[in-house]
Amino acid sequence: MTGFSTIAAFEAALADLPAPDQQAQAAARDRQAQLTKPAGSLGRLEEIAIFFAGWQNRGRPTMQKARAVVFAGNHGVTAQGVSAFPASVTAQMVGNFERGGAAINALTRAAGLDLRVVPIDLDRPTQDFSIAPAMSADECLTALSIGAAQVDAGLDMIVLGEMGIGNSTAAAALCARSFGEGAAAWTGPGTGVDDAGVRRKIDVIDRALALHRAASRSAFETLRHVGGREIAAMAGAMLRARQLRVPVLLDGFICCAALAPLARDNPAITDHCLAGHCSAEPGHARLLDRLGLDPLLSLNMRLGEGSGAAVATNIVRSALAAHAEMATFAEASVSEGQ
Ligand SMILES: O=C(O)c1ccc[n+]([C@@H]2O[C@H](COP(=O)([O-])O)[C@@H](O)[C@H]2O)c1
Ligand SMILES: Cc1cc2nc[nH]c2cc1C
Repeated sequence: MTGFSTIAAFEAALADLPAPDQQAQAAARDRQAQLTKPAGSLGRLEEIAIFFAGWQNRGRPTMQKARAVVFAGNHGVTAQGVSAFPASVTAQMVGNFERGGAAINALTRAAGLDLRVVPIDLDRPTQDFSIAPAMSADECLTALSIGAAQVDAGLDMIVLGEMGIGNSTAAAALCARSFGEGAAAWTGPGTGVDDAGVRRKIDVIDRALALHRAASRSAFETLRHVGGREIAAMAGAMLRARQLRVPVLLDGFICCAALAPLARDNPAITDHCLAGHCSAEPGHARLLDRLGLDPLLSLNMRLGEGSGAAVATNIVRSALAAHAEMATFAEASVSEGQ
């Protein structure tokens, strides 16, 4: 059973998260100390190699089977005028992904990632969450399970991305519901709405938070009330990846917002996740801080699709290449320091 067929199964999985292999981490740390460089001189690259060793259960982690999955969903909240683009762009961009013409196609090719595109019920948008819960419990469980099914045991890493016009409003609502601070702290221009558009988004989210005030703040109920199908699918993939000990490379604001409700219930959920980048969407830096994640890159990107994580994959590849291929002091007959 790969999916989450009941709320209880989802909650049990979130409550029981496996830890990284400490022996493999120790072996990788030991190897780093023997490689021909001053201790610590590869900085964050050293930590990345040790992180992957722990989750892959091997002292020399690999990056041969790496997958990117882009989930797409449509949002009823677009009826409130929250995006600079029409909702029809979600399906049009899925067509572009399938033909290979989007940024994520180029960036996954450049990063050596297999790309999968998973549109979820695009002709059935979620409910407008400012007037009703976005999804029924069954719809939310289905989306979680669609995400979980994209993760296979033995993957070296998975990159998660999304496409969904209107989903920066859902992401901000997920963050506000999970971490508080009010809608304004999490709301930004998304695809590029102006200041009046941002104020409209904040108002929509405030109304939604008030409407759903009495609902449980559990990860499941927050995803169901103010999330979306592609967002729940990313959350399901993150949790399934953890069960299978597959490391996750996170993308931008919306991708990380899928993690927010899970982290509220169990903060350890972030342990197998690396933040690929910090997006230009203003809430992302705040969210990464709340999640305790330090982004690998900050390139002023705000595209989504998994694009920032795809670029960061090249950093991960560099870290693992140095770790696996460098000579030790003994092998190279280089004198060690004190
Ligand atoms: O990844 C990000 O940080 C990011 C920031 C802003 C916008 N996006 C993308 O833009 C879409 C959401 O923006 P919007 O304005 O329609 O809510 C969705 O398809 C996301 O992939 C993504
Ligand atoms: C063109 C376009 C491409 C995207 N990719 C992710 N979100 C997007 C939003 C738009 C509008």
